Amino acid sequence: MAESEQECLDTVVKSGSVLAPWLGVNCTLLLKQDSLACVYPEATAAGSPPPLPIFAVKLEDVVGLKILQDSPFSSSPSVCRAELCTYQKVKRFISSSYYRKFSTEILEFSDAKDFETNYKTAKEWRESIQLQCRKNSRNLFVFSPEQIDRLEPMQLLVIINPFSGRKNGQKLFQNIARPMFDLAGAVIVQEVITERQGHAKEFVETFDLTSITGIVLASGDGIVYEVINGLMARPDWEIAIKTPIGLIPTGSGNALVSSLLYEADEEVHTCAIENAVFQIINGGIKQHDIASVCNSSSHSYIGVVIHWGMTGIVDVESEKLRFLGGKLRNLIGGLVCIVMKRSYYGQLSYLPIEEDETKSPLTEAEGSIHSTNTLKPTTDVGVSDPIPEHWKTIEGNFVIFMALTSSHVTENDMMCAETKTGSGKFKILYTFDDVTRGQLLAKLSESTGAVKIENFHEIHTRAFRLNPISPCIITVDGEQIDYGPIQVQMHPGMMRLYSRVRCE
Ligand SMILES: Nc1ncnc2c1ncn2[C@@H]1O[C@H](COP(=O)(O)OP(=O)(O)OP(=O)(O)O)[C@@H](O)[C@H]1O
Repeated sequence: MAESEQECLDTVVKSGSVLAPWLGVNCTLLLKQDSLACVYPEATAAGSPPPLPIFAVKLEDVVGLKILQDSPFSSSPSVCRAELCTYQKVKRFISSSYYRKFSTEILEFSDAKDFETNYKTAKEWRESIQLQCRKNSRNLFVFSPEQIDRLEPMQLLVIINPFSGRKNGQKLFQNIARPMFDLAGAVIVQEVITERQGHAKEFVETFDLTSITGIVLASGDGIVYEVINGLMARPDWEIAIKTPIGLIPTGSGNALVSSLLYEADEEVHTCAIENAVFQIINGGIKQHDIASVCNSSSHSYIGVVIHWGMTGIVDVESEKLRFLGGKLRNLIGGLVCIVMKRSYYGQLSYLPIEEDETKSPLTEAEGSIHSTNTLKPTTDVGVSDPIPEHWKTIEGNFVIFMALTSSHVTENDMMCAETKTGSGKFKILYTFDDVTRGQLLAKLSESTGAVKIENFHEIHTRAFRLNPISPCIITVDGEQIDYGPIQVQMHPGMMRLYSRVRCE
């Protein structure tokens, strides 16, 4: 880091006196641009060497300052006690990996003789810390080109699917997520509990989006699909679809949020809910793609994955095993399908990516919020149009077909480690019937998403037609659609997601 940059980060934004009760000494609380430290007061005197902190935390790891109004354990009734809550990375003992751990530092504000003034000082500190965290998230984590003003506290619409996953989404949100949002100063403007399929879509179609800065979904991928389609169904879809969306994994698959956590180098399997909330309250905003899916009777938008063949069946049939939870449900469904190993005849025609890069109009920044294009995006080629000459076609007996927009298909299945959200293209992963059960099993049990397994083929594309000739289930973002040919096209960077992916 350049010296001037370091100096800038070292700039003190605010300082004040606090009592560190465990030491029983008055010390100085120093809020710097990227950290918060508590130091002995003599260490901050002019000419003294750099202060050795009693504690120091990076602001990127801070959740917030919790003020304990009753101060039951503080040394005097006038003292206002507060807890600085952090969620810091800790290295695992044996492996080289990290996990996050909550911890607190107790501080007492005691300069004034009355509790009210000390309470006011603590509140001012809480706001200064929150503001500096929000400023920092712009610099540390990705932001879309047209970023919203993150200096305002978050105003969130929260949609909870009580039916998702093990049907405990409401409890998980209230017990884990809500206290973190409160600590970070995020305001929950409205909380909606979905009552039926389609409710989330209908709700966001008419909700006043000007009253919020983002939408949080405590659900699986099905509600992500509903919300994307609800936003795109609005007359103001062009602005509506730019509303940042935060994802909390309370579903069974949780593919999109697992991909986001993985990209941000956060744990996917342990404390996924805490990590996902932390992405929202102390992260940035990144672009993600949506894609049009057209068949003979409908047009919808997706943001996660399309399945046909074996994985489509697992998606739908394992619904009956919902009581087992996501991991077991998908594992049993997958194993049954591997034993049966059915194949389905069909054709896949796609726009080769090298053609696309030179000719395609899709490279236009369709994601721009200031775009003057008021026509809703759809596929350039209709589902019953002839296949364009420069497209390629393959056909055969498919066992697996999946079109991915991100690395994971469920939280336990990372299909392609290098497939990133917002890449502007699909990764199509498929196998024909020459794939062996051993190879299918190897893919199912491979958790890094990086091992290349024979007979698994990959295509990168932004537009394709799937013509499934033998009948088999097709799912889009986990929802089954009418069987028949589908025409699919990517719309790069149209939606936005809260994320802690670091700035390059
Ligand atoms: N109150 C409700 N009762 C029944 N179904 C509901 C209710 N609210 C929403 N749904 C439907 O539940 C379905 C599944 O939702 P969701 O995707 O959130 O969970 P999941 O299937 O457990 O997770 P994933 O899609 O990640 O596997 C969606 O089709 C949604 O429309």
